Amino acid sequence: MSAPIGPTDSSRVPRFAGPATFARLPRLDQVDHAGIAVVGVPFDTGVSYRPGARFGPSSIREASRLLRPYNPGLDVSPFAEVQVADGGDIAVNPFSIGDAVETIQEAATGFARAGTRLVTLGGDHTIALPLLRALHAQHGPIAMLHFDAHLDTWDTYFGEPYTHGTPFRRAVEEGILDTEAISHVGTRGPLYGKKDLEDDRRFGFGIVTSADVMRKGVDEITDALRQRIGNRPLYVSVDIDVLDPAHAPGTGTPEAGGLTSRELLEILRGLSSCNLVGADVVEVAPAYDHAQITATAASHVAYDLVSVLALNKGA
Ligand SMILES: N=C(N)NCCCC(=O)O
Ligand SMILES: [Zn+2]
Ligand SMILES: [Zn+2]
Repeated sequence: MSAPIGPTDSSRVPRFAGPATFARLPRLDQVDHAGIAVVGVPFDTGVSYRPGARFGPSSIREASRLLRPYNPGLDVSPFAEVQVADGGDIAVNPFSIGDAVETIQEAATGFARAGTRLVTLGGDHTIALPLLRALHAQHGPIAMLHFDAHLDTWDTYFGEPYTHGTPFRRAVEEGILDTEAISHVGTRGPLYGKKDLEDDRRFGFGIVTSADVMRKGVDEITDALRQRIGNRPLYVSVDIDVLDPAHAPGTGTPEAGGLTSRELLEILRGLSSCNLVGADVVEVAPAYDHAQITATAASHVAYDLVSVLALNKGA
């Protein structure tokens, strides 16, 4: 098999020239087959507060122009290991959440059947449910690490079951997740009541709060998470609001007291031996961003997730 087509060489074509694909990678239609695709889902009809995550994918792609091909944090050149391509955006209906959820599931199922693993750029957190459904059909129950200020295991908003605050309650109800190995990381902030935590525990989630990360440190936290996951198929969902608003102001439901981007990236790198089967980076809303702070963080998160997938060729 021929070597993967890599990103446009920034020493020949300035990185600020031309249309933005993720990390200046080829588009999916420019390669025979991609083992990994970065795909956008410009959908934000599921939000409960500030809208704008529909512009997340394009803002992350813009910020990703500066990424370079070698990842020293993981000692890997991800784009040389596997063909990685930008799969463009899934064209979702902004006026119907149900229709959008179906479209996302169909598109993700198509990628799974083609043997292409996804790092999905949201979009609001609603999109995690159809992405998980598609992976469940392929792998059975999935272990999950959910990086987020919020639990996202609430029941409904205004009677609506598919929203950005409810995807993981639906996923547990549908039997999609391996409830022996699911955990929130970076949780913090006010809740509606103590019952939120009781419900969440009943569903099987472990919680590593943002204060836990500060007190115990990244290595101890990551060891414990790795042990819980073992070699189960793992999905990683990163809501960018897991970061402190100082590190990610451009998001719809910011909460004070979050992780630093350094902590988040180090925890993700600590998952390099795990059997990662898919990941998302959601809730980037560039209208509230400044100087691409959030989009830059999200582009690095996506890059490290692609790197972990590239290291785990055994999928
Ligand atoms: N998934 C995110 N970002 N936020 C959920 C917030 C739900 C609420 O309005 O209480
Ligand atoms: Zn959140
Ligand atoms: Zn969320």
